[in-house]
Amino acid sequence: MLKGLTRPFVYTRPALQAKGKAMAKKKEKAKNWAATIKKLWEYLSVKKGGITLVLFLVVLSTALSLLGPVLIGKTVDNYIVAKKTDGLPLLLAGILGVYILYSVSNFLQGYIMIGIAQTTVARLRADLFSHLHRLPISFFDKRQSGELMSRVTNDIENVSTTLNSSVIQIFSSLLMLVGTISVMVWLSPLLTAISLIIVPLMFLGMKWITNRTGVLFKEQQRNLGELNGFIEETISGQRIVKTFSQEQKVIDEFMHKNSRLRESGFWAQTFSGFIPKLMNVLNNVSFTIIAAIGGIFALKGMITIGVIIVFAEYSRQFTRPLNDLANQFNTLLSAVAGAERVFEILDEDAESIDESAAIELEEVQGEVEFRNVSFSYEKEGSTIRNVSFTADPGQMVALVGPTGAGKSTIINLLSRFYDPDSGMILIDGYDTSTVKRKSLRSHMGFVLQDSFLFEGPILENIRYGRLDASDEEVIEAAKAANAHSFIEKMPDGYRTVLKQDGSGISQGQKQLLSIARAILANPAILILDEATSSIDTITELKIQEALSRLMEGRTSFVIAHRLNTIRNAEKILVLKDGEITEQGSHDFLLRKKGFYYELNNNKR
Ligand SMILES: Nc1ncnc2c1ncn2[C@@H]1O[C@H](COP(=O)(O)OP(=O)(O)OP(=O)(O)O)[C@@H](O)[C@H]1O
Repeated sequence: MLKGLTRPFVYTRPALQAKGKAMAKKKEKAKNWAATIKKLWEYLSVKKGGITLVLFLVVLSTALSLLGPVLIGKTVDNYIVAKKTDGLPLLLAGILGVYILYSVSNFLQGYIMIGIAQTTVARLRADLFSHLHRLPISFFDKRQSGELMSRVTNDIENVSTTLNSSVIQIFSSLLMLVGTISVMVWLSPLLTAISLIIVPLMFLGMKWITNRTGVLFKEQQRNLGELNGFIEETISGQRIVKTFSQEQKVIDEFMHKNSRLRESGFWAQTFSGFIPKLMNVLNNVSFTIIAAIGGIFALKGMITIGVIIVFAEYSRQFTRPLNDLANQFNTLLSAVAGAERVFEILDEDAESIDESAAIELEEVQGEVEFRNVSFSYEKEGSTIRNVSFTADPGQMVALVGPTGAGKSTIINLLSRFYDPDSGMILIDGYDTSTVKRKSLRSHMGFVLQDSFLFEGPILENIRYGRLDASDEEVIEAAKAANAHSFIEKMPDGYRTVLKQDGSGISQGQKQLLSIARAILANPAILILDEATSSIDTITELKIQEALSRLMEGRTSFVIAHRLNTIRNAEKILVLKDGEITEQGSHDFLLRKKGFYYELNNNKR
């Protein structure tokens, strides 16, 4: 079957497994932090003004939240302890103002940052999507579609979440930490040292918990990935499940995976739930120490009551950024890893740009020549060797040979999905390497086994062949393709909306629609990948008739799986291990009693 020409985003079994694995690997670390962050910054830097404003607001709100407790301390020392009320209302109004300004600046920084994050992520997503469509077929041949899907969705989502909130939180937590400690040291270095005794305890406790939760979360993630992959696989493989009456087995397997996920989820969530509780306990311990030792210091006249209040307030503020930093750091790690995977695709070379001197092919007669063409997918070895043949305009050329002989490869080269390592491919005498790819492909039509039908009306599915075709032209094409009668019988005729994958219609009907599409496109050169799946005789006759009509006057390359359908081919190219071993008409090759004769005897 023609590889590389089929849909890139089909969920196949291995693709789904890869998707599951990709999901499970979400917490992977980035290989090159600095380079990835630099690239992310290039995206963000478009919004430099907004980012500067956000940074200013973060600094402002941090300063305000440090100022609040200091003002409360002053109120206690200067007014409550001193039993004075002069100027107290003004100070209280000031404290209120500080907290209001703090809230406004907090809200604004979140609001602006979300705007920046969403615009940046939308640009990244758009760049990734359009770049994917500029990548050569070789890129898709080497990768699982599930894994690529995961990059466009999961990884981008990770980056989005982090930019939305984590970046601000990390920055503000760091500022908060430095700010709190500085003010504490300024007020009382001794009490600061005592207050910080609790920090190593916090670190040890957190480390103990995160070590365990890290493992548990990984397991939960892996189990979730496996379960998701399994669900998608069994839903898309419903037909197979039912055909082999495997419903119960599938349900049992699901139950098993589901209970594994429940178990790992339970322990991961329980352990991670310990973090805030531990913090709370340590906070209260810290509060008590400050109150007790602070009280002793105050009695000795070393500090004021106001300072104790500031310290008590700070001790609450102090653990929050520590906690936030630990949490956000994990998110940041996974987002940078996600961004790295996105940039890996963006760094892939797009399908090489046509030389500026490349020409447009206006009219094509359909003469095709392969002149000593050799090619290999990998650096070593050779997939096809020294292939030479000619096809005259309007001729039907059949490619036959055992699986892996190189039939699809010849088509891949003809349509310039790959370029030959040596030799030359000519169309109407023009070396195809000097022709613009788009122009070249516009003269080619494909009718493949796995014809791609998208979710939408039949009319538009056929019009995909030539977007400017009128409704009448589409109907004419459908008639020529023997598709009209079945379309008319559909509930809404040409307006019937096909389900994704064309799952509501038969294999044969799909073929007829793709023939209609090719007729509408009216290419000079046709590529037909003959269907191997069994289709009922009446539909097969309809297909054969439609194909003969389609091939009339066009140079056609037919990848033949059943030799009886290519008896009429003007030229049969017999491929074996990447070489053309024989070529000629059916009768000529039979008389020759060579490899084709053997194939014919075996396959009939
Ligand atoms: N994208 C690819 N990357 C690496 N090797 C490939 C790729 N596509 C095909 N091959 C290899 O190249 C050889 C020729 O493959 P090709 O698909 O052209 O054979 P084929 O004659 O069309 O086979 P089939 O009838 O099974 O479709 C095979 O050995 C195959 O494994």
